[in-house]
Amino acid sequence: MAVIEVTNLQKRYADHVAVADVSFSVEAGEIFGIVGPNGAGKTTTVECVEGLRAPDGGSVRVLGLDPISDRAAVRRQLGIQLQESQLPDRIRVWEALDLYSSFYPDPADWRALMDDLGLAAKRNTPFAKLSGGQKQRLSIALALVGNPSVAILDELTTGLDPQARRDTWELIRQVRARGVTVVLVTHFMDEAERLCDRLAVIAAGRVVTVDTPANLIAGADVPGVDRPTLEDAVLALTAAGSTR
Ligand SMILES: Nc1ncnc2c1ncn2[C@@H]1O[C@H](COP(=O)(O)OP(=O)(O)OP(=O)(O)O)[C@@H](O)[C@H]1O
Repeated sequence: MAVIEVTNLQKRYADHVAVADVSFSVEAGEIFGIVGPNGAGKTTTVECVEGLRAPDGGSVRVLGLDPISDRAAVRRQLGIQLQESQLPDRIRVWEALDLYSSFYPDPADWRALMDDLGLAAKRNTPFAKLSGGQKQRLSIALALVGNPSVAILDELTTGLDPQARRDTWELIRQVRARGVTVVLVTHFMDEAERLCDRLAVIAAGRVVTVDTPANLIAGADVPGVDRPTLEDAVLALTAAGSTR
């Protein structure tokens, strides 16, 4: 069953077309990645899925619902990691988790989540005093605290140290094992390859292709490269699909 269905999505900002024509569907229990160059329209696309932006054209369905007209119902089932955290400077780690969990009918145990994300020692630290990586971990915890059926994680491990990245991948695998569908926007090809079942490659507001990381690598046609990596494959696809 498709949990997310994006069909011919279009979105522009004033006269700039951010998303020209994006279609993909995400199946239940998948970890689905969205990759592509800066400015390709990835964040705008997921913001339309989240109901944070209204499409100019096309349609978006999340669990069969319209994220704009069925906003409240969609929000209850979605866990969203914001690209830049928008928490008040003085809110403490435990307070943020406690507050966010109160927004949901059936929240996760935020204390366990705090432990899983290595934030227990920082429980009383105000948001402004956290390091970049700790803020990032908190934003992941906040995305998961509502026990969502679908988690949308934009730049999941940006700013995390290597061990924290691997711990976060493991956490995401565990989240998926509980039946949560995960959408991941990432610039890290190692993350995309290790974590994602399928990837949508987006360039210049359009989907270039949707496939498994293994198929993208196998199908890569990169002159002069014998054993292309996923990065080679994606770069070749986005260079061809880009208007730059
Ligand atoms: N609020 C906005 N107002 C005007 N233009 C915007 C706005 N948000 C994004 N854009 C433009 O829309 C295009 C797509 O941006 P978007 O953030 O969706 O890309 P992205 O693929 O997520 O990029 P990145 O990898 O850099 O995060 C870019 O050209 C960007 O400058």
